[in-house]
Amino acid sequence: MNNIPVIALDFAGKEEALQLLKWFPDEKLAVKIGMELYYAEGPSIVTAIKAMGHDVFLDLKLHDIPNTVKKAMERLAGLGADMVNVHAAGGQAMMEAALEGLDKGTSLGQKRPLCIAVTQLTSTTESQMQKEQMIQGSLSESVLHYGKLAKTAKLDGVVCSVHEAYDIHKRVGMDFLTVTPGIRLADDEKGDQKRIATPSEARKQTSDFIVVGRSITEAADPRAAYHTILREWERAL
Ligand SMILES: O=C(O)c1cc(=O)[nH]c(=O)n1[C@@H]1O[C@H](COP(=O)(O)O)[C@@H](O)[C@H]1O
Repeated sequence: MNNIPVIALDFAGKEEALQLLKWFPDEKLAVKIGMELYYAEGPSIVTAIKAMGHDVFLDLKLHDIPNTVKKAMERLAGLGADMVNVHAAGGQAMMEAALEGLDKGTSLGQKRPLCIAVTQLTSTTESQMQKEQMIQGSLSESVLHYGKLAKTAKLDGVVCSVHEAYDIHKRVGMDFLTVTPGIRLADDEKGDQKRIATPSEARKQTSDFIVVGRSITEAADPRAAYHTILREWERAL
């Protein structure tokens, strides 16, 4: 995966996803296939987009008992995705089982997909977390705790907001990946996201990958929006 904006293909079907990709006839992209598109189209959507030459982050956020996650990852490993994810709240044993499944399902000569853990969703606020999840500390402490747990389980990184990325790198490891959604340009609608940041802030906070959905997919000119974000990212340092 390259650390260019990962485009979240949050679409109802293959047709719509391909329409979006038509804006980028000569560019190799990193795209995210999430629940909506995967549930509509099944595994073939991953192989189809990989065959077009793009990198794929398969975002299904697995969260179940270790045995179920292990078996599911064994199936997903063969699809050729470059990155997959789980919820850290599933626990250390579940994350270890995810890796075990991925190792088992990755054929000889193929690269195991990177496996990262969602910490606290970027749509969650600190007060919501404290009230609804009954976590007493701060949101950044919870994200750091999940980051350390994911590191202990030998995962490759976490999904967090830009606001926690630097702390994770400093305290868990500079080579531990931080994948940050909740990216908005200054004038963009926030929508359901709560912990947002601009591409430039993301770069300054040492985020490894930014994930961008609606700011690109709902733009009148998605290619122009993509390049505005890429430019802001590149000029941030
Ligand atoms: O795992 C994710 O990708 C994810 C985790 C998270 O905490 N927040 C989050 O927004 N995402 C995903 O990132 C994308 C963000 O989309 P936009 O808000 O449209 O940019 C969506 O596809 C979400 O499913």
